[in-house]
Amino acid sequence: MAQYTRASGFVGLITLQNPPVNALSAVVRQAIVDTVKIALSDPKVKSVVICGQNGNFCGGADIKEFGGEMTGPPLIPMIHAIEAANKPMVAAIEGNALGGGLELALGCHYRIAHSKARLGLPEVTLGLLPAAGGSQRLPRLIGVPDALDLITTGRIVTAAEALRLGIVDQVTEHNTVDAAVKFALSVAGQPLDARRISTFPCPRPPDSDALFEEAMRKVRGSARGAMAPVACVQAVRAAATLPYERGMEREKELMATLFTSGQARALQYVFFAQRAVGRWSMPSGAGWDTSKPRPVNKAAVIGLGTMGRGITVALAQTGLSVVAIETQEKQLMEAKQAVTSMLERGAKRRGAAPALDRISYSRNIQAVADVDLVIEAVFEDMALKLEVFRQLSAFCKPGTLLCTNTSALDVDELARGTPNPELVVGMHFFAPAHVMKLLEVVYGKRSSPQAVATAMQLGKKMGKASVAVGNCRGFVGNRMLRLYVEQAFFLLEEGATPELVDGALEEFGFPMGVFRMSDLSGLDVGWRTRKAAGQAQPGEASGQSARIRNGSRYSPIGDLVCEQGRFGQKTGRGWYQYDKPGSRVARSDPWLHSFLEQYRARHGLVARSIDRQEVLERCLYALVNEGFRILEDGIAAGPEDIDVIYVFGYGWPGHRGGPMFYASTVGLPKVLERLEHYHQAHPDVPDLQPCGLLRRLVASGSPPVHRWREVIKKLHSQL
Ligand SMILES: CC/C=C\CC(=O)SCCNC(=O)CCNC(=O)[C@H](O)C(C)(C)COP(=O)(O)OP(=O)(O)OC[C@H]1O[C@@H](n2cnc3c(N)ncnc32)[C@H](O)[C@@H]1OP(=O)(O)O
Repeated sequence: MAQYTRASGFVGLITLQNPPVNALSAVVRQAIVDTVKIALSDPKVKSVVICGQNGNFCGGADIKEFGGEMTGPPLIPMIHAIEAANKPMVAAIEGNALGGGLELALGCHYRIAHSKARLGLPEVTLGLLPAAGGSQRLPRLIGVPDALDLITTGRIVTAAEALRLGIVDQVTEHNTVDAAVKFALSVAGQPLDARRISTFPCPRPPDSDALFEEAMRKVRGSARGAMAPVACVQAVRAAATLPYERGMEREKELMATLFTSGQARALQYVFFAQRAVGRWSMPSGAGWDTSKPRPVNKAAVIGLGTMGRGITVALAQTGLSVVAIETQEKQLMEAKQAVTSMLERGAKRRGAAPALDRISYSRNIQAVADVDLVIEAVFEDMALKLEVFRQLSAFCKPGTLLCTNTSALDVDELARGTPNPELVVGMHFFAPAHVMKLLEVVYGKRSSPQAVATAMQLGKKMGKASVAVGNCRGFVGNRMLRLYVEQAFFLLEEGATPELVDGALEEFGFPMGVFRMSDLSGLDVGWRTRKAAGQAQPGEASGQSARIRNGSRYSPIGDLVCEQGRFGQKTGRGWYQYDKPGSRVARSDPWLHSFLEQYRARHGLVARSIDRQEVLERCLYALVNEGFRILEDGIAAGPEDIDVIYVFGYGWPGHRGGPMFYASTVGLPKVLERLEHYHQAHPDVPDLQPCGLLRRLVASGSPPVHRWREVIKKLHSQL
C-alpha cells in the first residue's frame, strides 16, 4: 500500500509501503493512484513527494504477479497521471529505484537521490524491457548511447553516476525525504511543461543508424538467443525515431512478445532460484534459519596459483584482511605482482581505491595463527592437501574454519585428517575466482551447520551465488558435466565432428560448446584426472576392449588427442587449430578430422549421420538425468540449486532457466522417453538409464519444478 501524509504544511508525502523492496504490486499501484488523486485535489498541497518506506524507494513491478492474471491499475496510465499533474511531483530516492521503480521516478518532474542510492532498469535480466515508458523516457532524458547501455545490459548505477548522466537532479548525503520536501517547496508554483520527459524530443546522435546497427550486432553476439536484449535495442530505436505515443505502442508490442516467450519465465525462475538457494538446508534438517555464522574478519589463502590469487583478490575486495601464503619465494613475488595488478584493474573499473593494504604476504604457514578462516588452494593432490590441513590444525587458533578449494577431491577424507572435522568445508570456486559468480559450498558428513553457514555468508559477502551441496565426486557441477562431455566424445566416435557438437550447443545458447571450452581450459586437466583414476591408458589399442572401463563404454579419444601434445589453446592445437599457442580463434583442423576417421576405422566404427537434435538430446538429457540422481541422492536440496550452479558457473543460458527447469519445459515424459530410447540404443552406457526420481515425477503427473521438492522429500522419508 502507500501512506499519505502532509509534510511542512504544503507538501503531500506519499510513502510506498510493501516490504521488503516496496514492489509495485496491484495493491500498491491502487494506493498510488488514490493518494496522488488526494494530493492533487487538496488545495493546501503545493507539491508532492513520493518516497519508499525503510530507506528503499522501489524495487520495481512485483515479479511474483507476472505469472498470474493482471489486476489493479496498470503502471503506464498511473505514471502518465503523475507526469501530467499540475503540481510538482518529486521522487525521493533512497536505496533502490529499479525497473518500474525508476520508471515511476522518471514520470515525476524531479528526482532527488541519496548518495548511496542505486538506480537502473534491470528488466532485460528478467527477459523483459522497461515497458512502463522507461524505454521511451530514458533516451529522451539522457540520450540514446547511455540509455542503450543501461537498458540493454540492465546495469545498475550509483547516485553519482545517475547525476552525471542526468537521471537525477540532485544528490544528498542527508535525509533524502527532508531534502526532497525542501526541494518540492522551492519549486512549488513553477511551470512544469519543461519537466515532462515524455514531451522532450529524443536527441538523435549524428550517425544513429550505425549506432543502432552496432548495438544490435553487440547484443546479438552476446545474447546467444536471448530475445530481451534485442527487443531493448528495438524499443530505444523506436524512442529515437518515432513520436512518443507511437514509441509507447512499439514498447507495448515488444513487451507482449517477450512476456509470452517463455524466456521471461525462465529468467524470472532464475531470479527466484538465486534467492531460494540462500535458504539452504542439510540432510540433517539444519539450515540457514537455524545456524548462525561465525564472524570472519581475517582470512588466509594457502597456495597462490591461479585460483589462490583470484580468491585473495575476491576476499580483499570484500573488505577482509587477508594473509596470502606461498612457500616458494619466487612464486610469492609473482603472485604479489599479479594480485596487485588485478586489484588495481578492478579498482579502476569501479572508480575506487585498490584494497592493497588489506593483504599481507608470507612464506610461512604459521602466519595463519590469528585468522578466522583459511581457504587452502594448493594443487589438486590429496596427499598435499592432507599435509597442509595437518599443519593448519597445528597452527590455527581454536575454532578457525578450514576450507578447501577443490573441484573434485573428497572433503570427508580431508576432514578425517584433522582433529576437528566439524570445521572443515569445501569451497569450490570457479576460475577466475574474483570474477566468476558461482561458489559451491560443500559440506561433508561431519561439517557443522555453523561452518556451512559461515562459508555461505562469506560467499554472499563476496557477491557469489553460493550453493550448499553435499560431498560426492565432482560435487554437483562437475559430476553432471562428466556425463555431458562423455556423450560428446561418444558422438565423435559415432560420426559427429567437434564443429557439429559445438555448433548445436552454441545455438542452444552456451557461450562455447564442449570442445571449444575444452580447448580453452586445457585438455590435459581431464587427462590427468583420468590417468589418476586408471581410466586413461597409454597407446592406441584397438578393438572393443579399448573402449570399455569397468564394464561400461569409455571413449579414449580425448586421451589419444592429449598423447599428441594437443592440449588446446595453450599449445595451439587441440580439438581445433589456432594460429599460435595462446591464440583464441578456433579454426577447423583437417588433422583432427582424419584422426577421427582413422580412429573409427581402427575400432570398426561406421560413421553415421548425426543431427543437431541428437547432439542436444544426448548431451543435455544425460546431464539432466545425473541432475535427477543428484536430487535423489540428496547431494542438492532442490532443482533450483542445480540450476543456479549451471547458470552461474557453467554457461548454461539463463533464458533457458537451468537444466532442471529446461527439462520441465521440454516435458518430463519426453525427457524420460528419449533417455529410454538412447539407453536402449547404447546399453553399454548405464548412465543413460533414466533415474528413478525422473520416473517417479512422471508417474506423479510431472508436477511443475517448484513442486519437485515435495516429491523428493517424500522419497527421502521412505528410504
Ligand atoms: C510493465 C512492466 C514494468 C516494469 C517491469 C519491472 O519493474 S520488472 C522488476 C524490475 N526490478 C528488478 O529486477 C529488481 C529485482 N530485485 C532486486 O534486484 C533485489 O531484490 C534488490 C531490490 C536489489 C534488493 O536486493 P536484496 O539483496 O536487498 O534483497 P533480495 O534480492 O534478497 O530480495 C528480498 C526479497 O524481495 C523479493 N523481491 C525483490 N525484488 C522483487 C520484485 N521486484 N518483485 C517481487 N519480489 C521481489 C525477493 O524475491 C526476496 O524475497 P524472497 O522471499 O527472499 O525470495
